[in-house]
Amino acid sequence: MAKPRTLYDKIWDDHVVDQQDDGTCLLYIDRHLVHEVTSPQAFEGLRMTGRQVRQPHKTLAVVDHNVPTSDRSHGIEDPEAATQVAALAQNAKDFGVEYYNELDTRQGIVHVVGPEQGFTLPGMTIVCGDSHTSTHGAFGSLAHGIGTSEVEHVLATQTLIQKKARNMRVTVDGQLPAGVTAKDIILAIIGEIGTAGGTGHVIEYAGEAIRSLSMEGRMTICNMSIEGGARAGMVAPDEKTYAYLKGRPKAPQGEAWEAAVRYWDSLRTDEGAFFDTEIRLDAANLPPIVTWGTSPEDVVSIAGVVPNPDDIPDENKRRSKWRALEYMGLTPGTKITDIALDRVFIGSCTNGRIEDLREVAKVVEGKRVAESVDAMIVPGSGIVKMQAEAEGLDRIFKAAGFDWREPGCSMCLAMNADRLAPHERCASTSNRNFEGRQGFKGRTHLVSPAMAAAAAIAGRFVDIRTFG
Ligand SMILES: CC(C)[C@H](C(=O)O)[C@@H](O)C(=O)O
Ligand code: SF4
Repeated sequence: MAKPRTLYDKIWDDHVVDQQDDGTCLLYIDRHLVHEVTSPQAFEGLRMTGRQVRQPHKTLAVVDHNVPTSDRSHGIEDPEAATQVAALAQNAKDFGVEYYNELDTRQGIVHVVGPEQGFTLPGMTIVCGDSHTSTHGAFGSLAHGIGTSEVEHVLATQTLIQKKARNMRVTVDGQLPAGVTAKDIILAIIGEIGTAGGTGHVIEYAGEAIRSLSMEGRMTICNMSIEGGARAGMVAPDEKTYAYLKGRPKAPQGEAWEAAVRYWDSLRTDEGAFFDTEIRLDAANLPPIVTWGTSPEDVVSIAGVVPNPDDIPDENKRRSKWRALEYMGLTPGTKITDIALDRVFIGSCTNGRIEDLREVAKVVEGKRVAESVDAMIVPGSGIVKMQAEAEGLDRIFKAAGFDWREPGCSMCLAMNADRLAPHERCASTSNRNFEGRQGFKGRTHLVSPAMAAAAAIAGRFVDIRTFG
């Protein structure tokens, strides 16, 4: 009998082109996503060596990081952003790569666009010069970020040099309580394993709570695998995956679809397959979570208080957590629900999809954003924006006092004009709360879309389980 294999083992085995004695492999890459920040030198490298893009139709380029989220119909004002956007447009043209510019309805955050177009499919190897490429693993693909020199390598050869990672399984049993979401699951996992917990591993998420999630929820989980240190995250494909993909512009059709589904159905971890590391969590015990520090592992329940670093035995860690509190302007013992906010950001490749916006609309309908809060909603793509507007969500947001913007990364990383002023405190649905991430000296608290929405209304954190 063949050795039982994990989902990761199977996709890996199906893509190995060559294996050296030391385990170094050449891996075939099915899909390559490209954005404006990490691609210019890669294309320049091709130009200098007189090379072509080997498989242009397996490459898709889109601008997302530094485009403004205000009206773009009259061009991009910021000279640096304008230069980078123009460079991607030119590179895509010169190398024959499909490109969604800032005015294209299909434009958006690269990790929202791939699945939306059916460019992301189960069983594929997917790369992008961006750490949150792990998002695409929600479809049962092996998807991870690469560096700019690797971007050049993939453009030129459609392959990547890789060593196999270890297998890790995170099983989330049970059912989520009302008000608790995929975002809370992944924050809880990172809180549990720490930001280095997944180092050297590819994580497969399994269990009843994961199966119950929509594709959007699974993407939120896989997206933040990188914050847990893992190389990639994945969820085995199932009927929900197929239902999401069927009929998407780039998904296979007719007989090709049937054949694809037959293959995708084989992409399950075999009974008895070996995992180097296993973690188990019970969804029923999870509260809505808020981060209090400058690392995604600094998590606490909405019902809790800011922790006291003096309780940490390790001196280095103790010091770093004190520094985080100082940066965040917080005092141990403060109730999380007593923390007031200046800004709310709803968007990003973690939580900028249609389902996230529907959740927000449910919470804010008929209410008003607190006087003291400046709140913005940035759809993950033009398609998300269009759908939200077709459903009338934008009217609910605007009536409540939210700023409704054009798609892009926006204040997730503040590469455009959307940023926090020093010391401004923000509830954010994004994935990183590092120092300065949303603007110099800005203070970021990571939360779910529902929690961010409720915080916008209340002007401080509130427990979504009792908010109404
Ligand atoms: C700009 C890009 C390289 C970066 C990444 O790789 O993740 C960005 O998307 C981020 O989220 O910090
Ligand atoms: S939305 Fe944020 S995390 Fe996602 S790709 Fe853009 S900058 Fe990176």
